[in-house]
Amino acid sequence: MKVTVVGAGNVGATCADVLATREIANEIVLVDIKEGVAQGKALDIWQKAPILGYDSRTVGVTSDYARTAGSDVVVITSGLPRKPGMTRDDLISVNAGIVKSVTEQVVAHSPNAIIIIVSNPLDVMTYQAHLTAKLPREKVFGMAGILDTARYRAFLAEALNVSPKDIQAVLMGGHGDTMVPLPRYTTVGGIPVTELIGKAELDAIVERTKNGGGELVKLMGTSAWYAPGAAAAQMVEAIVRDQRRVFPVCLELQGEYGINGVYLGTPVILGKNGVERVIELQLNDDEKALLETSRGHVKEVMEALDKMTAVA
Ligand SMILES: NC(=O)c1ccc[n+]([C@@H]2O[C@H](COP(=O)([O-])OP(=O)(O)OC[C@H]3O[C@@H](n4cnc5c(N)ncnc54)[C@H](O)[C@@H]3O)[C@@H](O)[C@H]2O)c1
Ligand SMILES: O=C(O)C[C@H](O)C(=O)O
Repeated sequence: MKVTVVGAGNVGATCADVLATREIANEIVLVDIKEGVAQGKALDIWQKAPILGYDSRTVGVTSDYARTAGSDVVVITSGLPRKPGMTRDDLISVNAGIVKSVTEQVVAHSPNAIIIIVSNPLDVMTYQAHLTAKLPREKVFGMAGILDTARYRAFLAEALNVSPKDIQAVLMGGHGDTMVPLPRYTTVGGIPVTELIGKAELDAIVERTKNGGGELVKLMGTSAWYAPGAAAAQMVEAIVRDQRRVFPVCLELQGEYGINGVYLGTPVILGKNGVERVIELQLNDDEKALLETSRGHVKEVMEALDKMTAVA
């Protein structure tokens, strides 16, 4: 299996490192527009192989897409991260152009690849890539839900003093303040979380999760990379190993939840064909209202992108 990761910055390099260390792909190509960055990081990851004992081969190139030809999966992380005081949506004008040009190159060289978008603002960059790639939604989708769910699970594990492995959860909606955590679907070793934690504490964890990206931006001056890189690698693993994992991913809703043509997170089954099935949850009225707010916000940013594209 061959996997390309575009953008060898914090998230892209971490993703490539997890893919190599866990031998998720035989060949990993890192691409970055900055001369030397992808080559250097790929070489460093390869030189770690004898120490940790893996044989996945990592190579780096500067926008030489011929080297990516025939990739089975491509992860797009290229683009600016936000700085303190910015929202993800502030990145739209610069990152839309980057995601568009990268997607064109990716599809030209790997027409059968499954494409995973990571660049922000995630839901609208997934829209941009899907428009550009002209592939079915099952093959072009975005990573955010695994990250947001991981944050929620980590906060809950800390509060309950249990292993994060035993917390199962799902989140929906856009990747931002309007994301829709679903405590009703959260369990701890099979036990509904509401039996183990009070409402006020759970509400505070939900709130912290919604602002989880911003919390890290404030601490570090740039956005997170360890969990995001690992989350993207976990999606790649589900595809290349045909694991049929159930994960929340961002894709174009086509009638699910009564929503059409808006890019939002929902649980899906991920396997060798990409999205094997979209799972439509039966939401209650409160959850539907939260999803509607999220839909409205993402739709607004999609329209902003449409306007920018029309002017350009
Ligand atoms: N979806 C998520 O949950 C999630 C999580 C974390 C970060 N992100 C987003 O991922 C993106 C990358 O974050 P980061 O922290 O790795 O940033 P970074 O600045 O460390 O890395 C981005 C890399 O992209 C490269 N790049 C820019 N234009 C390119 C092009 N045309 N072709 C190839 N490479 C190009 C840059 O040279 C840089 O090395 C940001 O937009 C960030 O907001 C999303
Ligand atoms: O917060 C960001 O800007 C990056 C990413 O979307 C995250 O949630 O960590």
